[in-house]
Amino acid sequence: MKKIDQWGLEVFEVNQLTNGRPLTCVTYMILQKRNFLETFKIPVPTLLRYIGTVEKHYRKENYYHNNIHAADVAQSVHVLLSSPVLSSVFTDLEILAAIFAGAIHDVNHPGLNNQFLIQTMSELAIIYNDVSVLENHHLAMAFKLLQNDGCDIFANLSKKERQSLRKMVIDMVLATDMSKHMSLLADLRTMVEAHKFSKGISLSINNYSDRIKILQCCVHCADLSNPTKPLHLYKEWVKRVLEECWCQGDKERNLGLAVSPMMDRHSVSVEKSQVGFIDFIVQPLWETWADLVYPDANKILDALQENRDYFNSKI
Ligand SMILES: CC(=O)CCCOc1nc(Oc2ccc3c(c2)CO[B-]3(O)O)c(Cl)cc1C#N
Ligand SMILES: [Mg+2]
Ligand SMILES: [Zn+2]
Repeated sequence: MKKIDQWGLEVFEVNQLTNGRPLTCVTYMILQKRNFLETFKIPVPTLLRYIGTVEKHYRKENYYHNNIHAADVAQSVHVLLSSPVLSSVFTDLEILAAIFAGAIHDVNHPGLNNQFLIQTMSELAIIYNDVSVLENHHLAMAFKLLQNDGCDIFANLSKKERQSLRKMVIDMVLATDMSKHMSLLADLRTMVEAHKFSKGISLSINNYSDRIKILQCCVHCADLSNPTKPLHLYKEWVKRVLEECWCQGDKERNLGLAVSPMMDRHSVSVEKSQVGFIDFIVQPLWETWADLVYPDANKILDALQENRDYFNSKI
C-alpha cells in the first residue's frame, strides 16, 4: 500500500501479482489512498467494473502500449501530484481528472503510431481526419465505456463537476500527442520563468489555462517517465517499446512504406535512440518540470542523468 506513493513502483511485479490486472489494482489503491471513493461517492463495484473494462480494452498483445504502461502512467501522475510544492495547488476534482487521464490515456492503442495510421488511411485516421488520431480514439473509447451498465464511476458528481472533469481529461489526453510536445514545453517554460519572479510565493494559479497547462505537463511527464525510473525498469520498457516499434517497421516494410528510423530492427542503434530521445525530448521536459516543483524532482533528474550516461557508455 505504501509503495503506491513511491517513484519506481515495481509495476511488472504488480502485473504478476494481480494476474495481469495492474491497472485495476493501482487505480483502486490510489483512489482509496486519496479517499476519493468517499469524496466522489464512487461505489467500489462500479469502479472495479469500469476500470476492469478499461483494462480489458488495452491490448495485451502490445509489448509496450498495454495495461502495464497505463498503470505505470496513472501511478506516476499520482506521485507527481503529491509533490509538496503542488500540495495546495490543485483541487480533488483536478487530481481525480489527472489520475483518470493517466489510466485511460492509451486505451485500445493498436501498437501503431499516428503517422502509420494516417499513411495507411486507416479507419481511425478517417474518423478523426488525421488529427491526433490515437489520442482522440483513447478518449472516445474511455468515455464510451463509462456508459456501459454499472460503469459510471462519476454518477454521483454534480453536473458541473462532470463537465469540468470531462473537459480537463480531454485536454490532458490530447496533450499526450507528441506533435504537441514542443508547444506544451514552451508554455511550461514561460510559466516557470514568470513564477520565478514571484519569489517563492507558493504556486498560485487562478486561471484555467495555466492550471490545465501544468496538469497536461504532469500527464505528459508521466507518459515519458520511463527514462527517469530505476535502470532495470527503464531497460524493460526500452526492450518493449523497441519490440513494438519493430513490429510496426516490419509492417511498413511489407507494405513498401518508408520504414521510420527507430522502427527498423535492422538498422536502429538502441543506445543511440535512447540517448537522442533523452537529450532532445525527455531531459528538456523533465528539467522544466523539476524547475517548477524545485527541489521535489531533483532525485528524478539525477536518475535520468545516470540512465542517460549508462546508455551513452554503451554506444
Ligand atoms: C523507453 C521509453 O522511454 C519509451 C517511451 C516511448 O518511446 C518513444 N515515444 C515517443 O513518442 C511517444 C511518447 C508517448 C506515447 C506515444 C509516443 C504513443 O503513446 B504514448 O502516449 O505512450 C517518441 Cl517521439 C520516441 C520514443 C523513444 N524512444
Ligand atoms: Mg498515447
Ligand atoms: Zn502512453
